[in-house]
Amino acid sequence: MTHLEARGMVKAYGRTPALRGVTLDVAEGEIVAVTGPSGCGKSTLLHCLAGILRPDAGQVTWRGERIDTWSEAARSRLRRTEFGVLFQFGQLVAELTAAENVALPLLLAGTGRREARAAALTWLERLGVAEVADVRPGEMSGGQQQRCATARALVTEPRVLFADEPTGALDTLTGEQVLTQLVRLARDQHTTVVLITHEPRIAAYADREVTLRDGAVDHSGLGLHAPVPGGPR
Ligand SMILES: Nc1ncnc2c1ncn2[C@@H]1O[C@H](COP(=O)(O)OP(=O)(O)OP(=O)(O)O)[C@@H](O)[C@H]1O
Repeated sequence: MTHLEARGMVKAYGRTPALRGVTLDVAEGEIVAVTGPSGCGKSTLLHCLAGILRPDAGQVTWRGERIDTWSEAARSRLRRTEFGVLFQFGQLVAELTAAENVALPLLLAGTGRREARAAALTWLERLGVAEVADVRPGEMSGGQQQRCATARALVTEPRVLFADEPTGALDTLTGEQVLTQLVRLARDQHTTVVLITHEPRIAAYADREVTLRDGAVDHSGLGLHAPVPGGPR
């Protein structure tokens, strides 16, 4: 069932066009990789789908409701509850420990301290970084930081996870390990994932690849990656 859809989405920054009419349907539980050359509009697409940016024209529908017309407050509430967002650099709060960082979205949503910490520890464990629970980001490796950021993005058990090059700052092996965990946990929870990546190998973890070119979906079928039988999926 389609639960997230964009219709004719157009977005420009001043005179620079970023999206020129993107139409995209994402089914519940689907893992979609968005690929394409630098500057083709991937981040803008993700930001519009996640309600961070509002498109200039077109519409974004979430479970049958138009969300692009919602107020900033309503869209940001959606991002605290049903949507999760993960960026290339995890953007952990430097002053907080891993467990405190992961607990933060729950505390903001009104969960009690004890319960939020317990959930944070469970998610750090699931991401294989329980040992850094009481460590601050400055004393963690890049991979540990990104695993914590992934735990923080998933701790609210979002319906959709938007990930913008989540492993782009990691070495290939670590990036692949983090991504394998992210995809496994998303599949376990039936979380939909929209994942931006430059790397064909990473796109291979997705159910489907959508390639953008010059702000539009490329239907030529010449994506970066063609599914390989027995590949990493
Ligand atoms: N805040 C901004 N102000 C002005 N122009 C912008 C802004 N953000 C993006 N752009 C422009 O919009 C276009 C699409 O950018 P976007 O970041 O969405 O592409 P991308 O495919 O994610 O790129 P990359 O792979 O390099 O991150 C580019 O031409 C970019 O220069």
